[in-house]
Amino acid sequence: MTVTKYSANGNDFIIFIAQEKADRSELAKKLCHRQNGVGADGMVVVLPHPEYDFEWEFYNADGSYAAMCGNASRAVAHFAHEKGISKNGKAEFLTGAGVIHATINGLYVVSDMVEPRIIRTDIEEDDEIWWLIDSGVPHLVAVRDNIDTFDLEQARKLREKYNVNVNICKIEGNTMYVRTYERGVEDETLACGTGMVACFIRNHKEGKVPGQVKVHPKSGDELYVSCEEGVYRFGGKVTKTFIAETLI
Ligand SMILES: N[C@@H](CCC[C@H](N)C(=O)O)C(=O)O
Repeated sequence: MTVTKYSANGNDFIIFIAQEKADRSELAKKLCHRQNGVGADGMVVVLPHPEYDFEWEFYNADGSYAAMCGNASRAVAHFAHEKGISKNGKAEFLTGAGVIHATINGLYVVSDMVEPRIIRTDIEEDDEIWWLIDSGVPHLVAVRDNIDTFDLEQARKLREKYNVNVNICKIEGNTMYVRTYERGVEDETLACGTGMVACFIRNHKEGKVPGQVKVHPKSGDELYVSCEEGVYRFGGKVTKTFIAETLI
C-alpha cells in the first residue's frame, strides 16, 4: 500500500486513500511504530464523501481514534489538493469533530477549526489553575512564566485523570510558546495544533493576547493562531517528507 508521510511542524502523519471506512486501529499502531513501522504521531485515512471533498479517519500512534487533529488537518488538506481530491486552493472535509475548511497556499496551509468549547476554567492541580478546553479534542491548559521544563510524569497523571491532552504555555508579547503532552502518543510531541489553539483560546479569553498571535511549539517552528469573527484558525507550513510502499 502506498502511503505519504507529512510533517506539520514536527507533528508527523502517515496519510493514504481508502474507499471504505474500517477499524484501522491495528494498522495505525503498526505503521506509526517508530522502529517497526514507518513511524508517526498519527495516521490519516482519506475516504470519499458525497457532499464534502473527502471524509477522514484519524488515529493516534497507539491506535486510538481521535475526532480531530489540527496539524493533520493542514497536512491532509495539502495532500488532497496535490491529488486533485480538492481544488481551487481549498479543502472542505468531514472529521469526527465536524467539517474543516482549509486554505492551501503552496506549503502554507490554514485550517478553520471547529467551534471550541470551554468546559471548565477552575481545575486546580498542583497549585495551579488549568482550563479544560475542547478545540476538536480535549485539552488541559496551564499558563506559566517559564516552560523550559515540562514534568511529563505530572502530564501523564493529568492525561489519565481527565482523558485529555496536556499543555503548558507562556506568553511573550504577541508570541505564545506551547508544549504538549499528547494523548494517544503518550509523550510530548513537537507540535499539537488543537493544543496551540486551546492555549490561544485561554489566553485570548483572559485578555492576555490580541486576536492573532505567533506560536512556537516544541519544534520551534512558526505558526499563527487567530480568532476572526468568532472563527478560530491556525496556519503554518507543512512538509511532505516521503512516499513509501508499506510491506506490513
Ligand atoms: N496532534 C493533534 C491532536 C491529535 C489528537 C490527540 N492526540 C487526541 O487524542 O486528543 C493536533 O495537532 O491537534
